Amino acid sequence: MFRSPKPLSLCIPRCVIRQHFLQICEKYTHLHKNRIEDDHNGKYRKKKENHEVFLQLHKSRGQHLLTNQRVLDSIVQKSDIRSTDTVLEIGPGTGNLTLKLLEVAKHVIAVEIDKRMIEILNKRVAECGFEHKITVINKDALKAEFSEFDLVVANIPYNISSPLLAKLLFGSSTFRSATLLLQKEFARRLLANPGDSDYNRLAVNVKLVADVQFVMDVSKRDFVPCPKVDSSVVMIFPKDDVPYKDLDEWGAFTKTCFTKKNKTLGATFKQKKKVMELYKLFNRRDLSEEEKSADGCSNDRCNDEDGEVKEDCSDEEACDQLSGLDTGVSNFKDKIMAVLKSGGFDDKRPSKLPNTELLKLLLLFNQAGIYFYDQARPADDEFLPN
Ligand SMILES: C[S@@+](CC[C@H](N)C(=O)[O-])C[C@H]1O[C@@H](n2cnc3c(N)ncnc32)[C@H](O)[C@@H]1O
Repeated sequence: MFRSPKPLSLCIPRCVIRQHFLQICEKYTHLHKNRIEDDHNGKYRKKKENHEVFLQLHKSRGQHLLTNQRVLDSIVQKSDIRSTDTVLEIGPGTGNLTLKLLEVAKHVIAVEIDKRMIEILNKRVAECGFEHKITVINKDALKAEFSEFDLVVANIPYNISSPLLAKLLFGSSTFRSATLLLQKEFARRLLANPGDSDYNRLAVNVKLVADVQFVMDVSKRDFVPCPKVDSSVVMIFPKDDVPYKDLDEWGAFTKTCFTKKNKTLGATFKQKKKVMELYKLFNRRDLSEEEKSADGCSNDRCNDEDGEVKEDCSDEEACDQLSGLDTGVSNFKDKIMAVLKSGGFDDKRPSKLPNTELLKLLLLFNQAGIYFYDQARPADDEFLPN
């Protein structure tokens, strides 16, 4: 018998829940011996003759299973899978999408963190006779090494969207495209263009290395259990030719620009703290003394006897005083402003600038010996913000 708990019954008709679990069970158990119940708190209970097995879906692991067959078919169809392709699927869960991928792909690599899911997945795959076409890896996808693959197709756990995207796009893998089911709001931010209210550093950083296309929206009612948010499918196509290769430098630059994305760049780069930060980096960089003095930016005040920049220079109050006294700092600030003016960027706002313009500005800075990435610090682990 079905007892639908309140939260579920609000969004999924009982028959959908029943249908989904019947689908799973049809594939790997003797349905006539089983009864399936859903319980409170997202617990799904499969009663066998003399014992019970619980499958509790963990929200913390993003365990929302996609059950709408039409949506699953569309995802597979839009992914443009060739019969020679190896497909990487992150988070196969109980295999709803996996089985469809196995029908069309040459091979599927499925990376799943939850052993219980893998148990069900393996049974369903075996039942369909696809064992020879799948490699199942029981690991955290963020830590697993991926062997070669042609495409990614996945309904991923939403809580790892950013780091997973970063791993796929900025790691060593090469692939044709990634078709991903994402939280709708995250997908919108990924797709945002200059001038859109949700245009942001995530979109800017991803668009440096890939093109992103909207595929379709998916209702929360198409999942079991029903999540709080709607979803969207996007396709991401890595670019063959990335226009700026130093990703750490690009990431540090866009972080500076988008901290206050609606401020003019002139205002952002006039901030004393920012000037001092860049000045320190400028001094640490491997510029010849002639180059520095030609710029009028040699710094006696901020450097100690060993030529190291004094730590207290990062303190805004100290920098206030310094900027009044130190011609090196003040010349450096003028140098920044001159770069901005030379490209007509001083009164522009990052929220309205496409990547081509941001890239132009970064190249102008670099040509002037101004860099953003501090090699002495660990790389920004939020290269793709949530
Ligand atoms: C949204 S569900 C998708 C399940 C299935 N693909 C579907 O569409 O029905 C996400 C799956 O990813 C798994 N998962 C969560 N975190 C993971 C991680 N870090 N690495 C690999 N799999 C993970 C969950 O256990 C769950 O099975």
